[in-house]
Amino acid sequence: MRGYYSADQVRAAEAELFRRVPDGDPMRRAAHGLARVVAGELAVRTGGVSGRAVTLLVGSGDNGGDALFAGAALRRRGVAVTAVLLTPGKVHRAGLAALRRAGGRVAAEPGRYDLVVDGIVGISGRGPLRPAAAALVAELTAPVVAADLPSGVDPDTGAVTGPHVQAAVTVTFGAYKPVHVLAAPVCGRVELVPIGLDLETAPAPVLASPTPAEVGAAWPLPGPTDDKYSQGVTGIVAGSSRFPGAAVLCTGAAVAATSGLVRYVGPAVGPVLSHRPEVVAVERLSDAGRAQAWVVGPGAGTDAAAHDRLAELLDTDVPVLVDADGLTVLAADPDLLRGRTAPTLLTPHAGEFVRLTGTEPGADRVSAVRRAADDLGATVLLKGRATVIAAPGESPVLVNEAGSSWAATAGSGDVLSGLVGALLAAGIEPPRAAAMGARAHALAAALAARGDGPGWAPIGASALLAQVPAALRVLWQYRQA
Ligand SMILES: NC(=O)C1=CN([C@@H]2O[C@H](COP(=O)(O)OP(=O)(O)OC[C@H]3O[C@@H](n4cnc5c(N)ncnc54)[C@H](O)[C@@H]3O)[C@@H](O)[C@H]2O)[C@@H](O)CC1
Ligand SMILES: [K+]
Repeated sequence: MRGYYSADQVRAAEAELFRRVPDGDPMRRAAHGLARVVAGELAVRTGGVSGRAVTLLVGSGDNGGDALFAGAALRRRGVAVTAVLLTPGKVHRAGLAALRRAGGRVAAEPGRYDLVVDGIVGISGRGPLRPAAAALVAELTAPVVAADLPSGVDPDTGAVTGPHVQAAVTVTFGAYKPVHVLAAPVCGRVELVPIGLDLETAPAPVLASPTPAEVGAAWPLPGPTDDKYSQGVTGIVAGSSRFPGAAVLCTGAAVAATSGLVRYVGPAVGPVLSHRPEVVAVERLSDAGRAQAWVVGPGAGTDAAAHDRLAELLDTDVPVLVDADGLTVLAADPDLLRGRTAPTLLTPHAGEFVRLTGTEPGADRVSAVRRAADDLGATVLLKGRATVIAAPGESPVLVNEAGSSWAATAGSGDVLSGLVGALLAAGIEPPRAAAMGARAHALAAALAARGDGPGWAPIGASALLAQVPAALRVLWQYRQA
């Protein structure tokens, strides 16, 4: 797992570090790491380092100190460095002295530059950029390397509520923080510079992502003694005469995800079988046979019959994933979850989340999902560029950053629920199944958009589904690596 640590957790780990190492040592390491990344960016982007120009945007705290010490290190490599002090009366003194000693200059305007270092605020930053910084940032004409995090973005929630820095690269010090995954598109490439923090003995991170290698290693593959039943039977209740496509996509994903058997229940038997003849498809739940997990809801309608089917399945002792129309039914009758002891996984998008909980996910999506999971007594997966997954009372919350937005297309959620449903049927716990499914889904979307040639093109959910095997092969390669 890659862990993401809150600002408070990082401060606590820093306090412990200060007791072990000489004064100023952590900042020196941070600044040297930052200077190394900036020099690398200069080399890649301009073909050299010496003779190039960098502007530092310097705020009032230690984040400004990082930028100033990094500026001094860059001066020693022949870079022309200009510092713009946003609060000249309050600046990291030792950092400013070091920059001056190295021949850096202080100016009111950025001047000429090839690259910008954002040292406005770090983990103590709150809210958007203030007007003076916002005006400067709006006029920038070169890429920005952010120290620790892009200023103006909330460190713990990744919320962007106003003017902020858009970074090409973010150099984080000591640990990844929630901003780096929740606002990944604003951070650009993220590089971690170790500063000696002891995270092994620190409390669990607030957020975590399974790595591709972990997803690959945990993905269920048929073993020497397996048969179609032993790998888990996935049951799918989806589709309607109006929305047969949801049934086709959801069952298709379950078939692609694992080698177990897939059962389908609903009115779209014909379309399902014409796309996936291997599915055992029936119209009525009473004819369906047993499954080790059920997916209920994609395109399945919200009428009384849909309610009764959901009620019957939630009354069983197998894991149930409720999605789409199933969530609308559940929102209208939350008592359906009462008394249930088997695992339940709810997979809302933002609108369904509002229906279920009565509140918007808001700027702090992680806290919102954690609350929803506790209140509903179910694992909740909130869809988005960063998919957030919380199980009741469990830490850390899991997150999957898709790395692209190609999956933002109609029917893509039906594919996700089929994938995750098959993992539940294989016996994987809901939060991990959700995170694994989200990772494979995002990868399949990117592979579909990439195609065989150069460039990218928009995709539909069918194209995403078609790339699920390729995505699983990529994850399998990580498992071997
Ligand atoms: N403590 C240490 O030893 C280390 C600290 N490091 C750096 O120190 C940073 C934290 O430094 P600080 O705690 O001094 O604080 P910051 O530099 O993050 O912020 C400075 C101050 O800016 C003000 N501020 C808050 N929001 C603002 C906004 N929206 N616009 C303008 N000003 C705002 C606040 O008064 C805040 O205290 C880390 O992010 C990291 O960059 C690194 O050098 C690693 C080692
Ligand atoms: K910053």
